[in-house]
Amino acid sequence: FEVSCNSLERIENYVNCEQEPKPTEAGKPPAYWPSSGHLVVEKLSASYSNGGEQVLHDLSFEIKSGERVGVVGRTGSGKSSLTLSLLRLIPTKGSVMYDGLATEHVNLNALRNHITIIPQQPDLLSGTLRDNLDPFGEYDDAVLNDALRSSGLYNVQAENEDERITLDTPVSSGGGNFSLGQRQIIALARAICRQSKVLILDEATAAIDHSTDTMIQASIRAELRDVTVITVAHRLKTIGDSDKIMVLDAGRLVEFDSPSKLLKKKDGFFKSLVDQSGEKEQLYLMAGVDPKEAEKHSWFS
Ligand SMILES: Nc1ncnc2c1ncn2[C@@H]1O[C@H](COP(=O)(O)OP(=O)(O)OP(=O)(O)O)[C@@H](O)[C@H]1O
Repeated sequence: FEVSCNSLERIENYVNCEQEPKPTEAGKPPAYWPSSGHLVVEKLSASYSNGGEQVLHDLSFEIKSGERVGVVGRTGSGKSSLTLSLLRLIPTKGSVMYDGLATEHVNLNALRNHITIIPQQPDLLSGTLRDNLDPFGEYDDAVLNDALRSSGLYNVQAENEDERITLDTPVSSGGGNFSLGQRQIIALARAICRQSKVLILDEATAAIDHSTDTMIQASIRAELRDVTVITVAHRLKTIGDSDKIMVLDAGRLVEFDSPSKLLKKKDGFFKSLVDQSGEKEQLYLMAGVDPKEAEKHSWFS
């Protein structure tokens, strides 16, 4: 009885859950939107409930079409909250514009169909891999197979012929028969099918091994060349060669520039994260900054 009461309590929470506004026809953007992936954010603040404590404070920045931006910052600095805000998944103030169109005027379903987010723990539906890549049956097998190949998923289990992944591979509820890294790769394949011009990737934390991480980044570089990619990174190496790095601290944007410029900034936040990381030489090289030169100019701390 007690267990059932818990269930009732949960159902009651859902029944009383505050609803998002119903998507309207008026807010439907053109099918090709956003065609360039240009993003402008002005004075963006966010909280997890209306009137709740603000977790992002007045963020303003611009990301040009096709740029690869890495978002870094300490635990709790607001990186995941930023990804949610970019899709209006939590209450926000200020404006987020993709190709000049503000998300507050866009039909929420359309917004989330056109901008792709790969969360830390992507959800999968029970069914087959095909159902997961293409739940509405919009693409033919050639496109889906190409996406699987490009995402690197075929390579994941290539060593084991018996368990070779195909479009008919069963997926259990929540994707429990795939590792977290593989689930992110499947979500990436979905993004490749959809050809979104903006991809937001919240890198899975320690649960994802380095080779899977490298594979995801390599697929993004090869397959999504003219796509704007925003990657929340827990490992600096993931985003060391991005076009720009955004550093968040306590919900505020404290740095936003190319990694090479940030690494030359005395007392910079990004520089201090890199210098403390134990991979600093490699990260300097990735950013195109010669560690020896940096040392000579006493950039190294
Ligand atoms: N579901 C939630 N409800 C209320 N507050 C939340 C929720 N999720 C996160 N927060 C708060 O928002 C702030 C920013 O958290 P967020 O998860 O965005 O940080 P993060 O930089 O992504 O951290 P991490 O590196 O640990 O993933 C923190 O103060 C956190 O406690």
